[in-house]
Amino acid sequence: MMKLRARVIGAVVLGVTVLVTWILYEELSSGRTDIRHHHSIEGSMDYNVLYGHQKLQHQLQQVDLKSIRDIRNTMDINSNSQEKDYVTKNSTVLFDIAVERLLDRLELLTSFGLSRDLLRQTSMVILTRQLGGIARKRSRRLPWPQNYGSDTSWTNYRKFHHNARAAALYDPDDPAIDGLLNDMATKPFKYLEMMEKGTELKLLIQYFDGTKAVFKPMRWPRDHETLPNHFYFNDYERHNAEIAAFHLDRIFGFYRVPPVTGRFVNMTSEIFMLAGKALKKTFYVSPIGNLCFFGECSYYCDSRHSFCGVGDVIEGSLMTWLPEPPVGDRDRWRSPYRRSYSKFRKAEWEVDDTYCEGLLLDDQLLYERFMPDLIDAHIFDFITGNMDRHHIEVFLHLRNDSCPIHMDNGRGFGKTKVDEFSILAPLIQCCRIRKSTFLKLTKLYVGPEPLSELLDESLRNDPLYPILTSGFYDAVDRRVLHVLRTVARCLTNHSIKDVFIDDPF
Ligand SMILES: Nc1ncnc2c1ncn2[C@@H]1O[C@H](COP(=O)(O)OP(=O)(O)OP(=O)(O)O)[C@@H](O)[C@H]1O
Ligand SMILES: [Mn+2]
Repeated sequence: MMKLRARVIGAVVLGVTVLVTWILYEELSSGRTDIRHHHSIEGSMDYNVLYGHQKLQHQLQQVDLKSIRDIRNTMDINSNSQEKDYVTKNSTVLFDIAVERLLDRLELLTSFGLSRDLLRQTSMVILTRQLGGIARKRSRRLPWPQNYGSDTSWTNYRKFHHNARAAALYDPDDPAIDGLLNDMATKPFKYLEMMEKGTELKLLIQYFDGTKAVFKPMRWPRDHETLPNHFYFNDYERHNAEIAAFHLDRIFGFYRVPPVTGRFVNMTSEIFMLAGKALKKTFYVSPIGNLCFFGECSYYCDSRHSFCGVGDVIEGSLMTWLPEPPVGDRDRWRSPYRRSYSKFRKAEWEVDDTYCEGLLLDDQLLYERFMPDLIDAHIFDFITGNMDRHHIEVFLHLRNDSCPIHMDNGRGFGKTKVDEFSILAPLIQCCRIRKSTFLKLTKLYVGPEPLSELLDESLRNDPLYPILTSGFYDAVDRRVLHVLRTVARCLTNHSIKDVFIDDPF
């Protein structure tokens, strides 16, 4: 009897939830609150409108957080998940009416080839091997000299370089990649030097077998969130963001982030002893007895920007070094969606909603995969929360076929509660998305495992696990849904043919 009553109450709650969601959705999709307007609105500096925009952000969050949660749990489909670990227990499966309608529509269109049932039954691993797999395997390698033949005695590092291809930095099933992660995490360092490039302290590490990696030491504890009044360009990098970004990229089947592992490093024996004179001089003991250093460079190297260990152990991320020039030469494109890097100036895309239309017409600027890659990059950055993608780097010798290489991910995972919609500007304004990317997002949406669970499973392999605080698990699932909602919104005034890019990747 009690059970029956609980069920009836459950059903009523579910009904009301769906109704409220639907009403809110109708509200939101009635042009007035179209998110596409918000860039020009912000540019006009009209505080009433600005306030309206904040309200919209707020409403969007409300819809996702309250009314659409957990439909599947309510329906008892996930009942065996209780036995699993903490993420599963805390994670919520999100559900959204606008997205459901879009998927209904696409499922009816047989030529699109979408089936939610099939997606559910296919694991993300299988799906990502299928989508774009042939194009990745067929794409070119770097122009290695003839005598640089592959050899089983090679180091994992050398294999990684040799096997890198235009359409993917590595093959997810290449055992050399896990080997390389393990090498970087465990083998002794031989040399190290300060890296000159960039605005954050980084060390270039060399191992005895010739492997090289970029070490970014930990600056913040995991639960330090970006300060709300800080501009994105004042934010510091996070070593754990570099690690999480590598795993996220691999789960998505992009393979555009060079392999990254975490490592506990002994500051005395593994950094100080190997450091040059100038770097050695910057080591000191803090008032609470921890060993610290601030590096040797012109403008950010002082004791206010120190890196301190716990005792003399510091955590950090190690990212595999890419092939050297001339074979590994890279081109650096200025991103058309780069930010202004000024408190006082807006970028063009922030004030002009038709910005993308101009871009798409400009065939001088673009080669075929440029826009789909840029939009993928921004979807990826939206999920991590990284606002700092100012350049797109590609291999010079693989130009026009080369995927972008996503090296600088340290400014992601700074805020658990804020979803930064401006990162999605290329998708919002261009209303285009690679079909494979859309299918992968849809897979994460229909489950059974949400992205948070796959991410947690993958991060468990890192020596520094836990890498992310639990707030980010909710955030990544919520952001997957936001991307799909944005696509659904695109479909209200663009055709299916225009929105989905059906390329081989
Ligand atoms: N793994 C790597 N292999 C080869 N080159 C690298 C690697 N990591 C970084 N670099 C080079 O160093 C540059 C700076 O690196 P990164 O962007 O991570 O540092 P940063 O201090 O955050 O820089 P910025 O302030 O410009 O964002 C990169 O653009 C790239 O050219
Ligand atoms: Mn950076």
